[in-house]
Amino acid sequence: MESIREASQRIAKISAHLQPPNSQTEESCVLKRADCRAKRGAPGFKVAILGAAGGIGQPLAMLMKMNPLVSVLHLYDVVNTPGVTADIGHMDTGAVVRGFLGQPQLENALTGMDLVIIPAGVPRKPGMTRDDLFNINAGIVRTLCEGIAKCCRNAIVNLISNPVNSTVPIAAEVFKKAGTYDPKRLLGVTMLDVVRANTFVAEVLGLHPKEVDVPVVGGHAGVTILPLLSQVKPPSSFTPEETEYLTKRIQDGGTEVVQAKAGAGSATLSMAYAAVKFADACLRGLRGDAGVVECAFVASEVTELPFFATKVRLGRRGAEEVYQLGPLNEYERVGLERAKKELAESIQKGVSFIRK
Ligand SMILES: NC(=O)C1=CN([C@@H]2O[C@H](COP(=O)(O)OP(=O)(O)OC[C@H]3O[C@@H](n4cnc5c(N)ncnc54)[C@H](O)[C@@H]3O)[C@@H](O)[C@H]2O)C=CC1
Ligand SMILES: O=C([O-])CC(=O)C(=O)O
Repeated sequence: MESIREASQRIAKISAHLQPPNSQTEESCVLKRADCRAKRGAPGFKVAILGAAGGIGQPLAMLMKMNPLVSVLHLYDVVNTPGVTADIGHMDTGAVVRGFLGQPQLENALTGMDLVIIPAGVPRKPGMTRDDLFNINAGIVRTLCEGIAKCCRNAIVNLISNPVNSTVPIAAEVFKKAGTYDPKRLLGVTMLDVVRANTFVAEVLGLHPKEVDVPVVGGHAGVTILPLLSQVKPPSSFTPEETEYLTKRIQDGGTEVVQAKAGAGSATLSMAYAAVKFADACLRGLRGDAGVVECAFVASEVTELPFFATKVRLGRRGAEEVYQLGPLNEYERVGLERAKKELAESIQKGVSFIRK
């Protein structure tokens, strides 16, 4: 029988040859991952996060690693993915995690993906609008979407990078240019507005946020964020003061966090939570679950604008049905006109960035 000493020498020998399981180190392993007796081909979806080492990317990667619908998780960024990948890769949940660093590895990160989540780009500092991020983030989103068009044209894309009201039209134009555009598969993530609206409305009504459903339509910046308090579930009435307070607080939720962080970025943890809630809904839709409905900023015919956020039904092909606004009260009708004016400019700015 093997003595304890012999056993520990044997284990030390194996450990010395085992490297962290990421794509940068596998070549140098003596015991390659291919030689391990790991279970292969687990059912589930392949998900890539672009911008995975950032403030949103890291907690988002952690939460996606915990999602049982995910079998493979690719983490791409221009910095720090080896560390994030090694760290998250040790979690004893099902998804296999692989890291990809820098532009030369973008194509490998994207090949074969079912869902691509994009939180890459710079965040706001106090005093900035989301539109102030356009100059840097527009180019980042363009490059990443060119990669998607080339390597995983059928993937569902969840776009988080701001300004969402312009980055979604940018992505659409990139895909059109590449001949791969499917409007159903491109979704701007406005879930954080819904998460905030549910929280703040629940506070006012004295309910648990899980019991509350607030549709938030329009876009994802200031007055373009339009909560429809007249359609809150459970049916509720609000005084004019409550309506004004809730609408403003939901519209300014992002700025509230930017100011509280005082130069250290914008919402990351609540955004990662919201992104996972939305990604999970997309994956349930892909799986064929019935009745998966969430708000998102998508190609739309609900208004005269080419993109608009409303409730959408998520299915195997993405946003399979885009729901109408439903009846609005006078306060919401005025808000809608203001939202559409700003949205039209932001959409046009995104379109012109690619067409110019
Ligand atoms: N849609 C929404 O509701 C929200 C959107 N955001 C937006 O999400 C974006 C990211 O925010 P944070 O994670 O806080 O920023 P961050 O600066 O902490 O992280 C961004 C990450 O993107 C990476 N990155 C930069 N260029 C890249 C490229 N070409 N390819 C891949 N990765 C690249 C950076 O290296 C960094 O790790 C910002 O634009 C922010 O405004 C933030 C909160 C809510
Ligand atoms: O406010 C920002 O810059 C980030 C964001 O989009 C949000 O928190 O809603």
